[in-house]
Amino acid sequence: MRLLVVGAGATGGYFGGRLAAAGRDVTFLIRPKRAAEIAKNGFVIVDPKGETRIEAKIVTADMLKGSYDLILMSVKAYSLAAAMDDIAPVVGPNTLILPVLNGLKHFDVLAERFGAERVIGSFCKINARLDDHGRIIQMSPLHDLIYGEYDGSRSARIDAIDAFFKDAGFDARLSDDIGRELWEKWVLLASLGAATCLMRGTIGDIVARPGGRSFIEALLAEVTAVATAHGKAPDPAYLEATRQLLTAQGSPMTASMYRDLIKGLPVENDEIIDDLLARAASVGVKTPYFHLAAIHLGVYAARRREE
Ligand SMILES: NC(=O)C1=CN([C@@H]2O[C@H](COP(=O)(O)OP(=O)(O)OC[C@H]3O[C@@H](n4cnc5c(N)ncnc54)[C@H](OP(=O)(O)O)[C@@H]3O)[C@@H](O)[C@H]2O)C=CC1
Ligand SMILES: CC(C)(CO)C(=O)C(=O)O
Repeated sequence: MRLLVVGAGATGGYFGGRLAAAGRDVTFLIRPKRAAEIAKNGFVIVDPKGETRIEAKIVTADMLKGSYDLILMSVKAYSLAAAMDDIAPVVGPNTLILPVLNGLKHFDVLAERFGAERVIGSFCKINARLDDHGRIIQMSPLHDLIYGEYDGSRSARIDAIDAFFKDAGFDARLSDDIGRELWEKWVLLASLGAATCLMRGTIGDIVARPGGRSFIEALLAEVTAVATAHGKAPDPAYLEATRQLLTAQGSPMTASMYRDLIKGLPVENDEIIDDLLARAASVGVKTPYFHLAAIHLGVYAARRREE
């Protein structure tokens, strides 16, 4: 299987880098600035145990040729339109696309452009970032990649993807209910993103304040109600584990959206929060705390664009 990873940032660089290190056929599509950074500093993953240098096959859009069996889409939502233009020439009749972006909106965007039949349900769980040298930093042991056919079937193509991802140095898992699991991930991410961005601190910072814990629990209740109204109620055990994760005393956990926010970078508020509000409104569920987060992040995004 030939894999094209679009973007060698925190997620694409991590999962694609591990696959390359495990001997899989991986090519990274990157842009000139990132190519220059990698040429200077190497392609490096730093995890809690140490540093791994990756021998990576790298191309820029003008060098793309042939077609790939699988494309791992790992750009931020606001880069998706341009990235789709870049990959279009190498999407062949049998190419599958597996995105790890947060939220759900990108599935419709990819399906509209390339056809729903080739977009695989998938998401990742990781706390990763690039440092000032462009090294990929895995900030916690979490490194999960989850994927599956929407109808839960064990097709030959999903088995081939599963075999390609398994035993490559991260936790790869085939889901038989990816639609529900995508909502579960959103339950976690939206609550974490709204809480840490609104309060500008870690989970530990928030729960240390009077009312902090109940604020997080209120967010969790709102997004759970939305998921449930869409027929994707989170599994009770998952929900309880998420509640514990998001209310753990002293936890340094933050959302990737918060890390972008405090650096003054663009944020995916449209996909992570605004889209949730739209889906809440469509089923008549009230989400006042998420509304607050939407205003807060909307003001940030608008000011950022103006400045
Ligand atoms: N970081 C994390 O811990 C997690 C992130 N996610 C989600 O994963 C998605 C990706 O996030 P993340 O990896 O953190 O983002 P990063 O910003 O770290 O990486 C995205 C990369 O995509 C590159 N890129 C953008 N457009 C193109 C293009 N047309 N061609 C080639 N490369 C391109 C960017 O390169 P350039 O330098 O050229 O701009 C950048 O290196 C997001 O939706 C995020 O919410 C999900 C779970 C955890
Ligand atoms: C919820 C979490 C931390 C797990 O991957 C995440 O997706 C993010 O920070 O963007």
